[in-house]
Amino acid sequence: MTPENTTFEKLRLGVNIDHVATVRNARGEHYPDPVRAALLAVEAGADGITAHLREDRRHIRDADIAALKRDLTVPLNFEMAATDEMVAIALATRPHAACLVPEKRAERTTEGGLDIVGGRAHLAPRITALAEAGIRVSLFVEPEPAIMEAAAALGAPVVELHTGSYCEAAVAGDDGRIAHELARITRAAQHGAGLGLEIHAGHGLTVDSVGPVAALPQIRELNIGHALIADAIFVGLAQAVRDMRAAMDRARRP
Ligand SMILES: CC(=O)[C@@H](O)[C@H](O)COP(=O)(O)O
Ligand SMILES: NCC(=O)COP(=O)(O)O
Repeated sequence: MTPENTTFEKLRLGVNIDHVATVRNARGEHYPDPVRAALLAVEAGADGITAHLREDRRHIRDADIAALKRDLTVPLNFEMAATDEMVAIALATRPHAACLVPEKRAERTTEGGLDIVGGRAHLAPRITALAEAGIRVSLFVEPEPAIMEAAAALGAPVVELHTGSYCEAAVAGDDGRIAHELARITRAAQHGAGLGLEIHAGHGLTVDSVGPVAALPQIRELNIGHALIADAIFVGLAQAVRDMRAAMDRARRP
């Protein structure tokens, strides 16, 4: 497909506010408030808010999810492990979307995508329960065509491609690995979109690395958190969101 006949639909920015809660929890205080940060991010141009309620509650807590659901006027993307506890919270909260992610208690951050082939029997009933409640389900996965096939077979309408390996290569300045990882993301996005999946992406993206991913026309939403909260220390959260939005829009221009 040439740039002339490629459709560049609006690329949504979901701002992940987990690490506002990380700072709050570091002192056991009630500030900074993740909901206040979410509302500020929306004012600055976020199309949605993402929050990951980890099983160990290391950052976002149950009360944050309830408050976000109460106060937000944009979609809430609830990141969760595929456990009965988290499904029950999602069913009680009814966020716009639930993104199923793999979770290991000892990991520093989400290390890889869901094992949707080996985990099919575990995932299928949970996807069904969420979908029947009207919650749009996405699966956080490695960018591989075979995984797109498995996601489509599971009936999930959305996948979020894990961009962590690409971002690690970008930080290392390793051009060969950057090209390899971008090619993986591109192939997966094309294949997944061809199967009718809505394609999202995220993890580790920064204002410097977001461009080549934002440029992929199949990608409809990026979820970005850590780098935005880090940039906010220097330029403020509203400016960090505006800078990210601008970097995405520049890359999206055909
Ligand atoms: C699923 C994903 O990539 C991120 O939302 C990440 O898992 C957030 O979790 P941490 O903020 O704990 O790294
Ligand atoms: N799903 C990815 C996400 O929400 C944000 O990840 P990160 O930018 O905090 O690494």
